[in-house]
Amino acid sequence: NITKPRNYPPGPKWYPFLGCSGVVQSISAKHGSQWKGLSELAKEYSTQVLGLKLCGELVVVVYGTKNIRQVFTGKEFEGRPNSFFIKLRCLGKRMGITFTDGPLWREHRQFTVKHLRNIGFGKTGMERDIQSELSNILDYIDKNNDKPINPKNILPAAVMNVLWKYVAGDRIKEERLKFLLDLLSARSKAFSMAGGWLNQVPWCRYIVPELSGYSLITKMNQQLSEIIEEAIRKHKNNVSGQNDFITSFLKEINETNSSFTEDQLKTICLDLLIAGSQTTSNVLEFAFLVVLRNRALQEKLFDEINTVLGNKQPSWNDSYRLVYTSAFLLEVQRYYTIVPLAGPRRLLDDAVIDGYLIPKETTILISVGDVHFDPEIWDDPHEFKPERFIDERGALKNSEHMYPFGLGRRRCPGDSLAKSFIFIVFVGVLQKYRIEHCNGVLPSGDPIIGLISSPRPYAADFIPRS
Ligand code: HEM
Repeated sequence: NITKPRNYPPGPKWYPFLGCSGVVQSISAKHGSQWKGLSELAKEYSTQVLGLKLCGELVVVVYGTKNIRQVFTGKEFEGRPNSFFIKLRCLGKRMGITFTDGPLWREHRQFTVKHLRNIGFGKTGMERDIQSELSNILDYIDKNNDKPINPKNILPAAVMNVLWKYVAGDRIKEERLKFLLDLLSARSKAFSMAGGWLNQVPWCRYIVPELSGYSLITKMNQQLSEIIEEAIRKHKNNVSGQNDFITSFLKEINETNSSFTEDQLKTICLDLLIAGSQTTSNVLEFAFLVVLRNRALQEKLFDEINTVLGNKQPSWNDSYRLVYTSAFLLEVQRYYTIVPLAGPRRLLDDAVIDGYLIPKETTILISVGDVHFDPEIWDDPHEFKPERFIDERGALKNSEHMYPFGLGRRRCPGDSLAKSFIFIVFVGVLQKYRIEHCNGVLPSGDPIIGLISSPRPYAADFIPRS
């Protein structure tokens, strides 16, 4: 059907079968990412609500503070799509937290958040775990700083260690950890390449299973599952940690609550590992990249850290005293928005956005990235300026227009871990090392934007401060 629904938001013309997928694909390729491509289309149609049809699926992208707040907080926007792509993401079934909705999502999100908190998530215990990872990172740098270090070799593993501790209690073995990280990274690459195609033309997996990335993704899903299954098995045989999420969940299964199953447990564990690891480490990689590219900025941060903390190990409480450093980290999260297109959401009822009618079941994407660069909100949005987060009295000023973790009932449940981790590790490394570019080559500051935003791979020299 190529006729648009009545009063549907503006957007490109639709063609049989493809809708406007062709236009979206070519403009995304031209601008380097789907987020940028869609934002150019919205400009072309002078609209804050962009109406699309991608193959069979109605897709609407919302822009501007008013519209994104409406979608983030409205109950009718709380659904998640149920497409082929998403089923693949959930190991073939619709489970877990990230890609479910309705009563199952509500019950399990609540359970997860509550039990993570009970075992110390967001509390001082978590801070100690992060500080212990910081010590490991500093040890690694100390042993390896005779040559350039790629932050990718340290940061994702450190985040994963903390996440794994919450999920499974014990420390994950070195080779296991490396395998898990390689798998996650290869998997997200396969998704960026194949995800769009597989979703729009799911039957293509029968014709070109290798090319479409389908067989690669299913194989990796299998391997990921096995790692978690092994941890669950150990818990059942009582040879693993007792104060962790798997233990709480297994207890719930035994108390015969029907929606608590082992498959659901496995998927929630994957949700936490997938949603938490690359996002958090990418923010840190960007933060180190910015100071590597700007020596004066790095010295200013070091001066503050050195004056306020001296040699004391950082903790989250210090963020209130390290005003410039905290402002800097907020600016990193604005300037390099890790999730520039939040969602996807599935509309649970007909809705009106900015005067346009959006039919039930439409997929909605939320352009956080554009709000973070809106010239009506930010002075010189394309300049990197930590000062924008400091008020006239020199206090930290958090903007109501920052949405790095979303908003509303689907807001990121991992934000407290992410924020503490980013702060403690960034401050702890800068306190001890000067970060310099190596061989006279300044790495690029341009991000690669797939499903999430990442820096181009770089290595740096870490020179001890004392
Ligand atoms: C800097 C790091 C992070 C960023 C930028 C980030 C960003 C986000 C955003 C924007 C959403 C909302 C999506 C929406 O509105 O539809 C989200 C959801 C989610 N995040 Fe995070 N996140 C980060 C770290 C973490 C961590 C450390 C964890 C795990 C402990 C985590 C677990 C999740 C989960 C499970 C959801 C899905 C929630 C739901 O659908 O109800 N995230 N994240």
